[in-house]
Amino acid sequence: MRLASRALCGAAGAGWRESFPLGGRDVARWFPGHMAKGLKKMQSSLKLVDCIIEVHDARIPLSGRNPLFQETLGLKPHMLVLNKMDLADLKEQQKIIQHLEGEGLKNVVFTNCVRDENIKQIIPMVRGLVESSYRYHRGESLEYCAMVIGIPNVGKSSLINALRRQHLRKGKATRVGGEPGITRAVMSRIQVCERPLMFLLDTPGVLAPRIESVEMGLKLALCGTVLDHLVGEETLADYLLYTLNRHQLFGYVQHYGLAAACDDIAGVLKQVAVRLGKTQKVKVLTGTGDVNVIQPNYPAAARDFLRTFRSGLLGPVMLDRDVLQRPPLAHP
Ligand SMILES: Nc1nc2c(ncn2[C@@H]2O[C@H](COP(=O)(O)OP(=O)(O)OP(=O)(O)O)[C@@H](O)[C@H]2O)c(=O)[nH]1
Repeated sequence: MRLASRALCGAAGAGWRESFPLGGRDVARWFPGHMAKGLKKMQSSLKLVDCIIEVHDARIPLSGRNPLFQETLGLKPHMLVLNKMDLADLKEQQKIIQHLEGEGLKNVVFTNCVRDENIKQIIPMVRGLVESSYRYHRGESLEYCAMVIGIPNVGKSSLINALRRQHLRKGKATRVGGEPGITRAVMSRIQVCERPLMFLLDTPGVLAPRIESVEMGLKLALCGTVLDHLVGEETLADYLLYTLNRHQLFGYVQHYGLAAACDDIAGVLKQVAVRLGKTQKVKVLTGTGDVNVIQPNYPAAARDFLRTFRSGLLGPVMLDRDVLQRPPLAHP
């Protein structure tokens, strides 16, 4: 995708786009529907667990969760872990909690699984939920088992590893990766605590079969829940730029040493490519013969822009700011 150049460069604050052009994008193509198998396996393991720990990305606390989780696994006590809190702008944390309460979600914890923040809140909460669950009959069993579910790449495996670090002083039991789809099958039980004796089941990330809007698809993609090339790195970079400018997050200007904030992705990627030395020689056929022209490598610049954002270097962001501005739903 090459975007038409617009004359907005340098006009910081003077004309950020009011909306992102969504027309003509087929969101269904970005999210391959091969995840039903994972959900079936999870359903069949449900009888082994006392509680569901749903992990989601704190940058999109109100959107992008898979509604099928509630339908198929909703019988067990449930807690929501909003992970990657280090990457999320949580100035309106209370409002987020109110919105979630409006949806009937009362047990919410914000975590950072890289720095083990708030990890110690999880096990007591699981224990409390299980013990107060009227459906639960513990009998002679003294152990707890919870299933960790969520859409891809939100940090399910990282949470299990963080719990083991905190409670068992043990290292990795489950593989972690920067790309979605690292955990392929429902795995065996992994011990995370001795007292109380608690096991967790890691599961593969499962996205909703239908993503309700293109904008939600773009937010999910920005959080890395789908492989970037399926959406297009430059489209994603443009949505990122649109978001950063609308939220007045101009860290990218300083990070890349740009002349000014700018709402034109082609202009930004060109400067980023030149800064990073990501340029390529292209042969152009002219009337007098071949001429070598130096061109910015737009896809490489887009990849760097996305990577930098995801590592937190451009500052924390709240991608659900628009949803937060609406009044919370009243839960029946
Ligand atoms: N900044 C930040 N990164 C995190 C955090 N938790 C996990 N990550 C990173 O997010 C990426 C995905 O983590 P995983 O634990 O593999 O996620 P998953 O949900 O198990 O992924 P799938 O197996 O694809 O479903 C990795 O690069 C982790 O290092 C966090 O709290 N903060």
